[in-house]
Amino acid sequence: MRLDAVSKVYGRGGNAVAALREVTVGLRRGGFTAVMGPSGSGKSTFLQCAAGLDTPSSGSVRLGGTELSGMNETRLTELRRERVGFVFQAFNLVPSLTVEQNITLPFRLSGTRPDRAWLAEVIERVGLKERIGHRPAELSGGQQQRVALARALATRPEVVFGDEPTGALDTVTARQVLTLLRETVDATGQTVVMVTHDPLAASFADRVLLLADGRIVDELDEPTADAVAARMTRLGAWN
Ligand SMILES: Nc1ncnc2c1ncn2[C@@H]1O[C@H](COP(=O)(O)OP(=O)(O)OP(=O)(O)O)[C@@H](O)[C@H]1O
Repeated sequence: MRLDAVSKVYGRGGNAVAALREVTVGLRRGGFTAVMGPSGSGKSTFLQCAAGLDTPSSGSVRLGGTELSGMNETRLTELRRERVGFVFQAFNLVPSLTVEQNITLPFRLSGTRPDRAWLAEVIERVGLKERIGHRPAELSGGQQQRVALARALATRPEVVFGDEPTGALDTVTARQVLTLLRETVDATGQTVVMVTHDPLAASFADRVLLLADGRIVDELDEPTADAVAARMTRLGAWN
């Protein structure tokens, strides 16, 4: 996917905040990109605009051959349902539904039929086969996030977006979820874009984009946690 000169301004007049300033970047299909930067640098705004959850003030966002800017809300909803998946820090599972019902919820909402073979593969991959009848409250945080990941993958989206998907997990559990994201990219060629504060999480990506004050100010390929931490320190991210 591709963003061209994407700007986002919140508010008006004296209260206007420029959250993104002419961001141009290509996100390779089948790539795993981490987005980092100081608090308030525009990471969430970047993700929301790229995913069609929010509309840029100007500029163009393209997914495959589809231009998102100018789409009406109905078409954006369709696109979000069919072509992108989301994983959030706070899992966002429905407590009253079982694991299986949570994973198949996107199909119930859109009135479409799941590809059963793919669904079985996804459930197998996230290691939840034995937990399929359980409810979220009966699962650990890491297991809940794996349900959320399975739900995001169930529709076979082109891109999976993660907003701090490991933010609420301990190191060991976070590593399991990150490994799953890595495997998703490697095994299925799906694209993953993830916002994170954690250099170790970012080291699972192929590329790290560093945002500061609404601009991409740096980029790292094949990042190691140490290299990412050094760049973040240089940005003053942790002052
Ligand atoms: N709905 C909004 N209305 C007004 N300003 C907003 C809104 N959302 C974000 N902003 C502002 O836009 C800028 C970028 O915010 P954003 O949430 O994208 O940053 P971030 O890098 O994700 O931050 P954090 O790491 O703290 O979550 C900030 O200055 C923020 O205060």
